Amino acid sequence: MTPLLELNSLSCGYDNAVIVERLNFQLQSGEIACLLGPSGCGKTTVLRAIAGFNPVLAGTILQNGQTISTVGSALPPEQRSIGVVFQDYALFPHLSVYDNIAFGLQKHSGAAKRQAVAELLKLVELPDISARYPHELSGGQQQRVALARALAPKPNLLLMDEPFSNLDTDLRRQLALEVRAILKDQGIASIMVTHDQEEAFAISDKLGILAQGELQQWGSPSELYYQPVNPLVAGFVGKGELFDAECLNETSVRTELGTLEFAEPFGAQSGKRLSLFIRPADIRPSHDSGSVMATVEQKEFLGHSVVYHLLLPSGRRIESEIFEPLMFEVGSQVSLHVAAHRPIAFAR
Ligand SMILES: Nc1ncnc2c1ncn2[C@@H]1O[C@H](COP(=O)(O)OP(=O)(O)OP(=O)(O)O)[C@@H](O)[C@H]1O
Repeated sequence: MTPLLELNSLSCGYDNAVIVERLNFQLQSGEIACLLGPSGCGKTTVLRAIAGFNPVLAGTILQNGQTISTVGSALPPEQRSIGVVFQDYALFPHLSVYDNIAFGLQKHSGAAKRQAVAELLKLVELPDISARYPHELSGGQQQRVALARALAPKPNLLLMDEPFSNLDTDLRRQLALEVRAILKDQGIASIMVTHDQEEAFAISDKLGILAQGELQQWGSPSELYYQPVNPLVAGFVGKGELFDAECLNETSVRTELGTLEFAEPFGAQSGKRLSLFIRPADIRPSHDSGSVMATVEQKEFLGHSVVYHLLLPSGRRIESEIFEPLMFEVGSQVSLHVAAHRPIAFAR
């Protein structure tokens, strides 16, 4: 199937300053993707290149198999069937909600335009506010209007740059799920830029980790979580720490956490040195005998979980997060069990 969007060895940036290089990914029709990465890594720059606002410095962008950007030639943004929602909503302050949304419906006649705006307002669950102005709306309402305006011309692809970053945590989670439902309902593909890993996991079919000027990995959220290609990706999609490990056989290793046995083999020979990435949720304190003893230095009760700050015999401090009301006192000795079924191991 021809992808809706295809980036081939794309380099993009500003005035010949290359910000992102050798970018390759494909997006199928109706798929929702997120670009996640540290501040300044070039996420917005990539969106702007896809939208046609920035030139490409090498490589190509194809939409439905047609080249829309290559070095020295680019289809104008308005001919791309790509909608854009920016972080600051960018609503026109002097236009009502109705006129903001109708702005994207220049080709519609009066009655068709009124009907389309009404349908869009219903879609974003704001049926009664068409006469209001942007300053009379909450942040969440403004964001819904911005979404309705971007959806009005029925784009094939919607680009969203940190669309929920001005909203509080509960609202952004709720709106992210609503937006996902709307995009799926309308069959519109999307690429969203975010800093927020949980939001990216909640909304996306595909996730790309952009860092150090390159796309580190592109795949489903679970692929990135369970099979990260490098420690950078592993650290971006969830908390965790690297531990030096020496393979004792196919399934066991020696580490600062003691000798660990895993259910699945590492594919590495005895004596081989690896880095293991272990998440706090995979380290479980108990009173039974475990792989190593540790001292509880602090505990944080977070409601749904408890995070223990533990001191290992090696002097290293680590965290363990458990989701049951198991209580260990600060200052007590606990033994640790590492429970990762499938180890995340990197060659050293
Ligand atoms: N108009 C511009 N001209 C030159 N350099 C720019 C311009 N806009 C951004 N940059 C630079 O490009 C790099 C990437 O910026 P970009 O906004 O794409 O990052 P980002 O990953 O979206 O960051 P954030 O998460 O903080 O929004 C930064 O070093 C930035 O300073």
